[in-house]
Amino acid sequence: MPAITEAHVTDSIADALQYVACYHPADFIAAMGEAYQREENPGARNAIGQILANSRMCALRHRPICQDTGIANVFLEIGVEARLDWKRPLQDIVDDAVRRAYLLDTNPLRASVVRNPLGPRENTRDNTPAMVQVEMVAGDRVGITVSAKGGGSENKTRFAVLNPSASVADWVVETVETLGAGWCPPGMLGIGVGGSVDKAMTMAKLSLNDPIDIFDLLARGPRDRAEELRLEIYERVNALGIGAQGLGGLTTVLDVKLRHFPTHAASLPVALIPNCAATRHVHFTLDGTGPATFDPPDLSLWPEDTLDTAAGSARRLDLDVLDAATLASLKPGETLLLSGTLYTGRDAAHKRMVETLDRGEVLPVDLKNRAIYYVGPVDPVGDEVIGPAGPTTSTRMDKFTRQVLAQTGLKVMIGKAERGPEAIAAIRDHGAVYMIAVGGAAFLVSKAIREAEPVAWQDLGMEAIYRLRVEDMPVTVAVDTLGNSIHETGPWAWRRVPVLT
Ligand SMILES: O=C(O)C[C@H](O)C(=O)O
Repeated sequence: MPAITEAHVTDSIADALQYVACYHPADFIAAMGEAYQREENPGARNAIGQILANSRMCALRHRPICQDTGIANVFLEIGVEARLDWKRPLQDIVDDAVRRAYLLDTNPLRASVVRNPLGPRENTRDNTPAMVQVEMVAGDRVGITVSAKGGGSENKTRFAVLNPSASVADWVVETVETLGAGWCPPGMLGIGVGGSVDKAMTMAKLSLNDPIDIFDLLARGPRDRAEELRLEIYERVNALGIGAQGLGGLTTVLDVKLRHFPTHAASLPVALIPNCAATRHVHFTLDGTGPATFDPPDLSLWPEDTLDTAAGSARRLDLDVLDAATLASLKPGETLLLSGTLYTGRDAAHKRMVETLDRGEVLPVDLKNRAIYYVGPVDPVGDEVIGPAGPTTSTRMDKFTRQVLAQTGLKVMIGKAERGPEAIAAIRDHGAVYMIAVGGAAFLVSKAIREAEPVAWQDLGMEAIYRLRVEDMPVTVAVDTLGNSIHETGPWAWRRVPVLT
């Protein structure tokens, strides 16, 4: 048995990270295609159609599916009889791979990791460190699973230690209802039941790498309690009507994965981790003969023509002329094509904006009667003006919204997912409008961006403020000037009684 070298590990993980950034797994494409065919809410169907079209474009052009190219999660199953020719700490070996993958000049991925979560949160600029987990298993090989997990779905992780007599399904369904759409449904739910607190979380995370097989399970019926639970949760969560991007619809989850482990008699730990529309993972085995290789999937896997053909006739909005009457005429659920000037600004820029305003200073950009896009793009390559540039979760900006609207005169915000009551009240009070672009359609969205120029705070990396010029950027009105929200009305309209088998 030849030795497995550091280079085998580094080369394989670097290639795997590039691969998953651009290619959805085949089972995921098939499940999303099913959801597209089934969906009856036109808004949700349009969103799923954009996700599929984006996925196909990324496979064709070898560009990232989502601007959030994730944190690298690397799970190694090391055979106790494997010959390892490794001298350095495993973390260093894996981080070399991450650095190489994320800084690849022909397809750079977005560096999203910040160094000190308690401190100034400066970007490490190469997406290191990776999250590395090791299990020693039987055998003489090394199995490696690489996943790139986005922040929006990871943020919706929940954990509880339930009373042993409580219902896991009830807790999951009630919890998913509180998550909103920041995790970019439709996606998957990973659930870990039992073990210890940390074991439950690891099981939930690992289960997201299991293949989507809910339709097989539905067809053959459950064989054990875990499969019964998967089916119950799948039916009940989809019956909540949350739908794609929280717009209301038939499919919220494509599958529910569940792992379980013996636990303490006093405890019932349950971890819940959603995976977003940018589900990215791959598994490979090293046996000492060389690094793993990854073949691009066949393009026939993707359905064609999933973009709404009527979208071109949607109402057009000129972002350079945002007057009160036009804004007041926009209604939740309406689709728009935006053209004109947009400023970018997300978490770090908002924090800095309010700190600047609090000091009585002037912002480096004039937002009066302007629109802001909550985005942190990927760097461009070749003749691109910007890399994939989908929306980030707007809810995180809620705490800044009233002050920014009041002190800058900003009128339009574009992001993804619902706004909370505090932000909706501020939107109403200032006659502003909130719109959503499709989370998970980042490369598609970026094609509407014709110019991109950094204008402030470039030290924030992908969180810097850019001035964009967009042409026909597709969005949906989510909160109107009266404070009506599609994320409240949509899911209620599509809620139904679950059909349990
Ligand atoms: O960081 C981003 O660009 C998006 C983030 O993953 C989110 O979903 O909020």
